[in-house]
Amino acid sequence: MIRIDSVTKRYPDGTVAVDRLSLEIPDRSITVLVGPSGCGKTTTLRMINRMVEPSEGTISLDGVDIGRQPVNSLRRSMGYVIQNAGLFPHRTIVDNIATVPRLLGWTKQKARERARELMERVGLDAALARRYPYQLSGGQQQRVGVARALAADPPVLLMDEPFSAVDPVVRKGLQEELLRIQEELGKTIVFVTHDIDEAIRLGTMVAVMRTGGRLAQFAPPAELLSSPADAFVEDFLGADRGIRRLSFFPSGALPLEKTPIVALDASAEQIASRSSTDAPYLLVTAVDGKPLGWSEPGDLIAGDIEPERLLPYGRPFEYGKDSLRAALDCAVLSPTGWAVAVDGAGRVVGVVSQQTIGEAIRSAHAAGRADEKVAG
Ligand SMILES: Nc1ncnc2c1ncn2[C@@H]1O[C@H](COP(=O)(O)OP(=O)(O)OP(=O)(O)O)[C@@H](O)[C@H]1O
Repeated sequence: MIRIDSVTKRYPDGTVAVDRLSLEIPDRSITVLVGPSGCGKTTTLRMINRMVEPSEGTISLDGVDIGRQPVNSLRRSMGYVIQNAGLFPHRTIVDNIATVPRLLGWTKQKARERARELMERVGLDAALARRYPYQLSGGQQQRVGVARALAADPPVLLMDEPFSAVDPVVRKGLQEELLRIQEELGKTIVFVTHDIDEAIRLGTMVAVMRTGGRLAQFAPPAELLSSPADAFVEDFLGADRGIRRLSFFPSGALPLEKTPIVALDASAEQIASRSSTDAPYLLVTAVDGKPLGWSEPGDLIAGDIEPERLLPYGRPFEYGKDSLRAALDCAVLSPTGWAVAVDGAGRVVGVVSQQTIGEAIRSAHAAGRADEKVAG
């Protein structure tokens, strides 16, 4: 665990970049420092690996004051990733990644083997190993930066706006990759960003800082969204807090209806029996169970259902895996107001109305079960 205890950083010109900051950064999870430009995020991060020394206060790692540890061994226990990756332009990708193992005295062959292993782990094609950084896209370079930071297998990873310079699609991919790596390797990650959505997506804990280097709130993302500490945090979180918080509730507790579903090859009796439900529409599925579209019951004739005449079913949500936010989005976008739930293979497992989703949202909020992070 990294413990920041009443730390202040005053630069020689008198600027107070960080002001009496205290934080307990939990082990094996992602802690995000977020806040407006100049609020002291980078300074805080750099104090953790002693690129910047605090003016007052202490930082300890597993109970030991880092000020008393040799800088070299401290930095070796902490990978560091920055914006634009900061790769060595004249070294190949594999040698960039192998840098720290080589410094640690590994043979060239062993260091390169490790580098190739890491390329795979961060989702880089092995064919890129002999290229130079300028021959890679921005997103690929960031992956190399992450691989290089992981090379000596440090328990801590410090990341300073690592994904800020890439477009939103690539960024989402990098974020997913980081969550996967974190799950697999269980590193303690301290991540700096000015983007609150990124903070909410990645953070186990989020520290919102305000100008002047003070802590505004330190909480899990779902709690930030439900109970911002003050007007500054509320303003920084931006619009749609309620909707965004739904991302933290799983959809698996939604009661699904199975009756208003008919297969393309349904008999007249099956259509008739499905039509006597409350649902004003029936969902037609292909024979393999994948959704085709909605129809009013009276328009369906056994043996003569034309898929192209059905109403679009929109974007289904994966039951249990996607969140209540995804389910609500499906229902809102559906021409019938009903959302389609599918399994991992895309087969329909049920349908659910906007009204039922609304009830589930109310009871989830009441129970406050927002502790588990879910996709979508
Ligand atoms: N070496 C320095 N000397 C003097 N002031 C500095 C120095 N480095 C940073 N500062 C000031 O300290 C404050 C905090 O800077 P810091 O880089 O930590 O903020 P930040 O939150 O990371 O900002 P950004 O999101 O813009 O990168 C700013 O006012 C900055 O101008």
